[in-house]
Amino acid sequence: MSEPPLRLAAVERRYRTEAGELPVLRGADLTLAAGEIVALVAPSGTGKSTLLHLAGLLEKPDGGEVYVEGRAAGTLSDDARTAIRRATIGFVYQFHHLLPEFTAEENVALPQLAAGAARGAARDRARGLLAAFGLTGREDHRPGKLSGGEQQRVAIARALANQPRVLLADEPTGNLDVGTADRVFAELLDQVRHHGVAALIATHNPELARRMDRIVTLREGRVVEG
Ligand SMILES: Nc1ncnc2c1ncn2[C@@H]1O[C@H](COP(=O)(O)OP(=O)(O)OP(=O)(O)O)[C@@H](O)[C@H]1O
Repeated sequence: MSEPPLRLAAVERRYRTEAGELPVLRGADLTLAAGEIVALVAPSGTGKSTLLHLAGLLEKPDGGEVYVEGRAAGTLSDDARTAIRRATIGFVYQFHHLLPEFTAEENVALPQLAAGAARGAARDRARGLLAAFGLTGREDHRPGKLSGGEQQRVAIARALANQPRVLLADEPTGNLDVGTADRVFAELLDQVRHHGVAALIATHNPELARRMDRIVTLREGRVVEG
């Protein structure tokens, strides 16, 4: 059997604060199967962002291991981790973090160029993804000329640009009004399913969570079924 795209095994993370050590994750286990979409729903401050950062190889755990397609991230050099992150993982944040001086199309093309794609291929894929999010005709707009919902659609298209195996999203529609959030979220799920990407999506919205394959939560630093 092939390895799951993402597996967290007994992951620990503590922060050093003035009041002493704050243990946030205390042996968190989580496996994402290929194409599986998992909602992470937990109260504020329980470690959702921390878990996503560790899963995305943006931070290193204090204990345990993160496996990406079966490779133990802790055994890799920083360069190898970065290469795996770029090739395998897409991120969407609550705020779009698009580059303001680049157009929508360029924002989606840039990660592909950074990963070695040819210019024409990167442009074609960017245009295709933007079209899938209803943004045909907006390709040459800079983020400042797009609505909040459109900006977030571009950010999701960018996260899918390198054909990741895993999408990690932290409140991806948390900054949008309810109606827009609903539409953008539905498009996100459609595209994630269409591309067969496994996803871990943190949300405070139980209704959005119910549209995913499985719900997990964090309890005392561990992942439990929600
Ligand atoms: N760099 C850091 N240094 C110290 N403490 C931190 C750091 N990052 C996070 N924390 C603390 O760790 C805990 C978990 O934070 P985290 O951001 O992962 O929670 P969260 O569940 O994503 O919260 P929210 O839903 O409010 O975004 C919080 O108590 C937070 O204050």
